[in-house]
Amino acid sequence: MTFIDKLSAAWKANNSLLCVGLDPDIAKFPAEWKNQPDAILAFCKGIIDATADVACSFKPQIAYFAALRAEDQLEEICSYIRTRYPHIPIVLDAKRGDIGATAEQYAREAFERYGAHAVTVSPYMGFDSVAPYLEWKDRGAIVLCRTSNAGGSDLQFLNIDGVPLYQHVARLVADKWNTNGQCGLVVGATFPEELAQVRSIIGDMPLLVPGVGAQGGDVAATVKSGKTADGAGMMINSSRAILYAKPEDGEDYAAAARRVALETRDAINQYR
Ligand SMILES: O=C(O)c1cc(=O)[nH]c(=O)n1[C@@H]1O[C@H](COP(=O)(O)O)[C@@H](O)[C@H]1O
Repeated sequence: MTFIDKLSAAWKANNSLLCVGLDPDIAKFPAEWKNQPDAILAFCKGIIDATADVACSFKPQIAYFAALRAEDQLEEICSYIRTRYPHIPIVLDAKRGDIGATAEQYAREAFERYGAHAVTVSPYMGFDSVAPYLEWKDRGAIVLCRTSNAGGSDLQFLNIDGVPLYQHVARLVADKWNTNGQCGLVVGATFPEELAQVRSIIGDMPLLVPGVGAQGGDVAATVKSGKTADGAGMMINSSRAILYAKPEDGEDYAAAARRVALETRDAINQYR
């Protein structure tokens, strides 16, 4: 099954466009986890079990693991998702962007070592730097387009021939790079107008849309701007707002995460 097929099935099975971001920051873990070996693994498993029926994808951010030499725990987490929740795609957020020969190794790392179904990549070294990911025909390459951060404007809004750079990226990926239907784009929920522009350029290509929750993106505007005609087409990511949700009424961290994930999924569904 290809990444896109798996994602389409997960949108339907869980009636969800919510991508649960796995950005495990030990400093924010509940106190009892702090000195526990493999705390990252245990914490993430708790989140995964609590949200797997309300998510359309999981997005581990590799830096949170690599910084603590916890790549082995990331491997186990990916394996855990593939085994327990085989219908939920894993998007490895690595934002890779090196040249071809090096990109081949990054592709192996994402797809072989971690068994991810898709990986985030930067377009700025051009097609030959993205092509190695596309060699993995059943996997996805999600290309940065209009990122959620304010500084994304420094380059992505540069005007080239009357069109902002991010729109050139959207057109290039849709018209030239996506020959096997395995690409997606990243557009931040913090920029709904740009999200609508991108959707009008790319047809039904899937979008990874981070920026709701902790970054304050507007759910209604995001869904209305980015959805496809059938009310899908997006993985709307929230990480910190779910992972570190404040427990209420005796909840543990996983129950709190589930409550916020459900609320977010349902808020998104109101506007599909
Ligand atoms: O590619 C990404 O996932 C990404 C792109 C982008 O434009 N903005 C963005 O925030 N992200 C990632 O999405 C997650 C957002 O986390 P929260 O702000 O905690 O919801 C982080 O893992 C970011 O690295």
